[in-house]
Amino acid sequence: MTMLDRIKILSSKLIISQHFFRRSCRSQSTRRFNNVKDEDEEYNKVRRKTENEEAQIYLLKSRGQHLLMNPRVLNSIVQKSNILPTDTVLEIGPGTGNLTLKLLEVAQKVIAIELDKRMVEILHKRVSERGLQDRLTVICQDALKTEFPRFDLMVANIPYGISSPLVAKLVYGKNSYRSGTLLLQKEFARRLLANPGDSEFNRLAVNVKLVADVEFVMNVSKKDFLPCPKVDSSVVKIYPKTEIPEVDYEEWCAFTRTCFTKKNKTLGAIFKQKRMLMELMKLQETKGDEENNALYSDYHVNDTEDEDGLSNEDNVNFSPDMGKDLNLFRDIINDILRTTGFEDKRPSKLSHKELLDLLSLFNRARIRFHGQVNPKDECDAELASAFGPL
Ligand SMILES: C[S@@+](CC[C@H](N)C(=O)[O-])C[C@H]1O[C@@H](n2cnc3c(N)ncnc32)[C@H](O)[C@@H]1O
Repeated sequence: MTMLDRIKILSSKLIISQHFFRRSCRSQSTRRFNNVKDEDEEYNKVRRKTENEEAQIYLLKSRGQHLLMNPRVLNSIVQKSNILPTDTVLEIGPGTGNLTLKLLEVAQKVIAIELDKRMVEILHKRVSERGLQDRLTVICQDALKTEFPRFDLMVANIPYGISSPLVAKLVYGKNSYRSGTLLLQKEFARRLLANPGDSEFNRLAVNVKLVADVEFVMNVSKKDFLPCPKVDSSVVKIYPKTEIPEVDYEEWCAFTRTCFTKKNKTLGAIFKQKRMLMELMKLQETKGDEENNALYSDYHVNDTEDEDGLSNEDNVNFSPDMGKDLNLFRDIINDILRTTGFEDKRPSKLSHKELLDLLSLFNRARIRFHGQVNPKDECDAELASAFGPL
């Protein structure tokens, strides 16, 4: 064995032992933080050092408090966000400020919305120590219940529990914005990135991509967070579309909710489900305008027709009169689907254009879709709630 070979073997042993040393350190710290049950009140106790102080705080799983620790990842997020020196950046959930401090290095102003007062205290302290306090505004509130201020970019490592409504609030909100760079749970990011025809194409993607483009930026390992979460993450970038179709967003979300209840079934089968048809029919009645009276007049149906055409998966009971109306309603919908070639198509394979065409065909037959918006929700959260659980 030559001297060179010996050196090679020795150095590879060194690398392996370093690797195991690091892994064992990591798994010790991970064990320290994962060794608790998932209950909200249980917490992980984290001692984290800032430059001048040792802050001791309890990180709450219920608030998604997983701090991003890896400076390389933090720098990449900032760099990929393409922040201009004149930009106001909106950060959701700044936590103790790991990302905020990096954002303040490049942006003119950072507005951070953080729910947890303890985090806000630490954040203020760290930012003041660097003399950057004049460029930071902190809003200590729930980001879903707060009206967003004007901003150019959103950059955030968000609590994963509010991903859906937050993305909805960004893309359907009143604010115009240049882009949103968000660190999300990897699974969620994949669903957001899915396209028609992909097995993962879903209501989240169809709703977001009506008004925005979504781009994959990078994956982030769970080991880069403290405490280490159970899932990996991905960064995505969201851009508002320059041309947005003219559609009532609330109706669009309600329509896609109906179509994507069983996204791999054909539309013919979806619009045969008795419960769904009944709810949709009731919705037309409660609208109670003259338009809806015309709904039935354009169509002639056989009153004696039975219910065989309906799939009664939910075992719904209804009176003979309701049954008659329901048959009529189903026939109108079936006619639309059959004559336009949509009957055998599956929602998960339809483009936005096709879905918009189908909605306008329904609307032309005076069939409208509307979400049930919780009146308790703030005005801004209406669209978020119209998205429903995604
Ligand atoms: C995943 S941590 C991110 C912390 C920090 N940005 C980082 O990268 O280290 C999420 C933060 O969002 C905060 N948070 C949770 N729910 C929130 C809400 N509804 N509105 C605003 N902030 C929230 C948590 O308190 C926590 O500080």
